[in-house]
Amino acid sequence: MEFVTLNNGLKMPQLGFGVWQVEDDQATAAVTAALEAGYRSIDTAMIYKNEKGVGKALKESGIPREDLFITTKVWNSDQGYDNTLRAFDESLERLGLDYVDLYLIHWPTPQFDQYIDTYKALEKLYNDGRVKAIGVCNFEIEHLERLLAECDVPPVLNQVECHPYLAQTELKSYCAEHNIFVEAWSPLDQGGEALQDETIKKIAEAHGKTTAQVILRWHLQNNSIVIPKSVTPSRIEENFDVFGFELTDDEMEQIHNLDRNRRKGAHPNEMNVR
Ligand SMILES: NC(=O)C1=CN([C@@H]2O[C@H](COP(=O)(O)OP(=O)(O)OC[C@H]3O[C@@H](n4cnc5c(N)ncnc54)[C@H](OP(=O)(O)O)[C@@H]3O)[C@@H](O)[C@H]2O)C=CC1
Ligand SMILES: O=C1CO[C@H](CO)[C@@H](O)[C@@H]1O
Repeated sequence: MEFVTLNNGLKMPQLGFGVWQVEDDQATAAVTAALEAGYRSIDTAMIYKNEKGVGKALKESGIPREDLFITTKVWNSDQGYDNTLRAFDESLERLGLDYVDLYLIHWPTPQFDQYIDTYKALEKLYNDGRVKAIGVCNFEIEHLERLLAECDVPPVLNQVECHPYLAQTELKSYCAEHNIFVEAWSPLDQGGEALQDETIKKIAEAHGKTTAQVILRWHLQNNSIVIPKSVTPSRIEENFDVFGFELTDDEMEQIHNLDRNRRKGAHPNEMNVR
């Protein structure tokens, strides 16, 4: 397991486990399998409706709380200062925890113009010691610029869609310059075409690895944090087994050249669902 050090000094596993589209009653088994495989970082959100199932697995695991790294997120309909504080309490209650390691704004939804107020609530939670770190998801450079200008605690990371077909080069450079990690969501292209890509297949064959493992390696070597999801125990293990090999600079470049700016999810400026 490898850790990164966030801009507030907190250590975070570079590889975590995502649980979007895992039903609450499936989440306990999936998270248990992930913890058994060695994952210690779990990425959930209020909108995934599985915080209870995740919390149950954490409790049943018996793993000391300080060895876990738990992320959850405030949903669009809960944005605003007071709403965020309430939503946080509700998430904590469902998770059965008394703090989370990382609390994130799920989308900027710039058309509602609430993300600064929402972030100020995150700063309060951080200053009160109820979260160990705060950050954002799906922020474009313009949203980050405003946040950095108007807020006091810089976000530790920006969780955005990123995979070989959406490399996010410009955003990654901006984040690196500002000491903000990029955390890749849908890192495996949601199990889609990137896993069948001929270039990636050739690289995988050369290393005796799967295409999923090669893609995860590409993220790690890009210095991104990565949170693949699976409910399949063999894949949960496969996705964790990515620390024993290294891609060459040429292989990294070949994968980088597959970028086609193709999103699976919404563009942040077009996400206006509440
Ligand atoms: N902040 C945000 O807005 C967002 C955050 N996220 C977070 O990012 C996490 C990961 O993204 P997600 O969208 O789930 O997509 P991923 O890129 O992690 O892909 C998940 C899909 O890939 C399949 N899969 C996983 N591992 C393998 C493998 N080794 N070989 C073949 N297929 C595989 C899974 O199938 P199966 O489960 O059947 O094994 C599943 O269908 C989410 O779970 C969530 O925590 C995601 C979207 C948006
Ligand atoms: O994390 C995510 C997955 O779930 C949401 C929808 O229900 C998405 O909007 C979001 O990006």
